[in-house]
Amino acid sequence: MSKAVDIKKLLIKSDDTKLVDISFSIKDSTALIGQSGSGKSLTLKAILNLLPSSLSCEKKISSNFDLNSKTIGFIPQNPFTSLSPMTKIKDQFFCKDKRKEELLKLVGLETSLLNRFPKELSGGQLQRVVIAIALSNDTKLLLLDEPTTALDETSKETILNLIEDISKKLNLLILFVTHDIESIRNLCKELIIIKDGHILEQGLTKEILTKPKEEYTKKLINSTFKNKEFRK
Ligand SMILES: Nc1ncnc2c1ncn2[C@@H]1O[C@H](COP(=O)(O)OP(=O)(O)OP(=O)(O)O)[C@@H](O)[C@H]1O
Repeated sequence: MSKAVDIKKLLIKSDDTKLVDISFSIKDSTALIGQSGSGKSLTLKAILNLLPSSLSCEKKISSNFDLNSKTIGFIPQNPFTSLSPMTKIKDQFFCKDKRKEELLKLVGLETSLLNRFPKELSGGQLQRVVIAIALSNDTKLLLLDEPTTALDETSKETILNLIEDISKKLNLLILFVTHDIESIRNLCKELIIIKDGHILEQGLTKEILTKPKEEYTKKLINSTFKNKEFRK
């Protein structure tokens, strides 16, 4: 049976103000797209059980595999700040040496980089290391929070291709949060448009990109693809 996560209810409130009120499923690769303040990060934090205690949260999540800190991998926005600067790469993993080497090879890095400090790596290399660390355990669901924002155009493309490759190879479920529809065009099969904490539109990425129903979605697509060639 293929893996799936069903978020039947996710309600996040600050006092009486609803910040997020959504439900959706992750069956393969899903992108959650919205502008700043739409509720993307809070959604990820709720799945990771990392919401600040000042917020209240009601959630009903079911999955056909054990959902815990070992099966969820998280890739944050900025690889420059997500690793400890004074610690060698090899000491930032939570697994055995042989597994560290396997993981570095999986993300296309030389194993000799394990002996370096983060400042001795490029942004693209650092983000590969962060991905390798996120896969250290028995990862089944990968949560990505704008993982290419801090990277240049070339590294951005390399990282997106790598995520696509790895998710196929390891049969991972993907939830990719971004405001940039273009970055998930090839990577995510399904797309959810979120606005003010609510789902505005959802469906197959291909269909929404070619036939968006909502004005807001049209605007998001136009702003992303402006000046860029868009292939159907
Ligand atoms: N700790 C908090 N207390 C109160 N309100 C919060 C808190 N954290 C976030 N919010 C509010 O919740 C809403 C959603 O925030 P969230 O960080 O999820 O947005 P986002 O879509 O991830 O934005 P960005 O793309 O800028 O990261 C925003 O209106 C934000 O101001």
